[in-house]
Amino acid sequence: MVRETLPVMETEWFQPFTEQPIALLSEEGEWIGDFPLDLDETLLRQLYRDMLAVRLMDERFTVLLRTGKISFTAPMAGHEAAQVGVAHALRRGHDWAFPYYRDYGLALALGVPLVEIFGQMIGTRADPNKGRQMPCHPSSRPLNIFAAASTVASHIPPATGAALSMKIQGTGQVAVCTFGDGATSEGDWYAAINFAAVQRVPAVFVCENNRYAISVPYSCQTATRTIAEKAHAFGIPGYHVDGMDVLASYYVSREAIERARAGHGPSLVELVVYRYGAHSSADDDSRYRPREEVELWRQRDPLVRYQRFLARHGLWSEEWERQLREEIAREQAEAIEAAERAGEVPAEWMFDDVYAEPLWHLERQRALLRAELQ
Ligand SMILES: Cc1ncc(C[n+]2csc(CCOP(=O)(O)OP(=O)(O)O)c2C)c(N)n1
Ligand SMILES: [Mg+2]
Repeated sequence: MVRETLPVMETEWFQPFTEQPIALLSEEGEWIGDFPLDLDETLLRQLYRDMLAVRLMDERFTVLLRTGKISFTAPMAGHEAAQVGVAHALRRGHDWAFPYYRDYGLALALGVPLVEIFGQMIGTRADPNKGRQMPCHPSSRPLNIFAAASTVASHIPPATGAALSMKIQGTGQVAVCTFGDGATSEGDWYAAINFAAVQRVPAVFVCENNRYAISVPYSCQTATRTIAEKAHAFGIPGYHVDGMDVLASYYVSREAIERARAGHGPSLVELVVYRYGAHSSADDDSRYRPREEVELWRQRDPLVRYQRFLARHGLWSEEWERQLREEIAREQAEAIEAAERAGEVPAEWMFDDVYAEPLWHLERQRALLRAELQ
């Protein structure tokens, strides 16, 4: 279940620019927030189900890769709490999401059908992108998910532009844009957030800070201690958040989104996470990350912490976990089958939708390709 309406905050609970990341759950899963937890049991459970589905989907992607069914994957394990928290904080199908290539967890929690996800990964007719994108590039027209691009930070100016349009037209929507720590060194990042701040547009900029941009560590990326403090330069709030804590990700994003919706302008939310896998299937992370570091972060697994929280509230049991795993595994297996059954994408689709009017040289190439493949 995803909430379609969210209450507008009457008070602001979170301080920007905190030294320590904002957390609402201790490592042992105790609620440590200083405000009342106002989520119902259905949503509390759904957050866990989505995180588990993302973790299992990540594993599936690896299996599909190893069996030669997909050509590429960008692992998301470790980012689940961040992506699922943000997805539930926005109004699905009303607000817009501007994701990047590591955000299939965000797409899943926003409700992109599994068959479309696997169709996009494999590149079959089940893919609304018609098989023309690299795997791991989510999008959805009905759910207002802007098509992810590989070019780091290139989707951030369009998010600001969309938010400006929302403001001018008074649509009551918010544009939520996610990206990695590496993206914060791009000129597009500064230009987009600066303009958003000047125009006070309804946008939220969310950094999934996993402390690496492929092999470039955080210390080589920026001299600031946090990403959040860069918001000072734009004159907007910057929240430093424990992104391994799904409730902190959810509540801080929700506040930032509702603040934007209420006309108070954009904010920057830094979700501190860790990617457990390599940067992508084309990367060997053992060449630049000590195994002990990965192990240390594995001790802080976002699913385990949240499971402890649910168990304390009588909302988790081993039996439920077993059922969930079975259900999710079955749903994903069926979706893969359906995506494959949809059939291969015809190669000549690559010429469609590029220009409004067909161009003579592309039509010639289409004919050549057709003849070649016959
Ligand atoms: C403009 C641009 N430069 C370089 C690349 C190559 N590249 C792809 S992903 C990536 C790292 C991005 O890291 P980050 O923003 O931290 O996101 P993460 O992958 O860690 O989630 C780079 C350098 C690119 N795709 N686009
Ligand atoms: Mg990164």
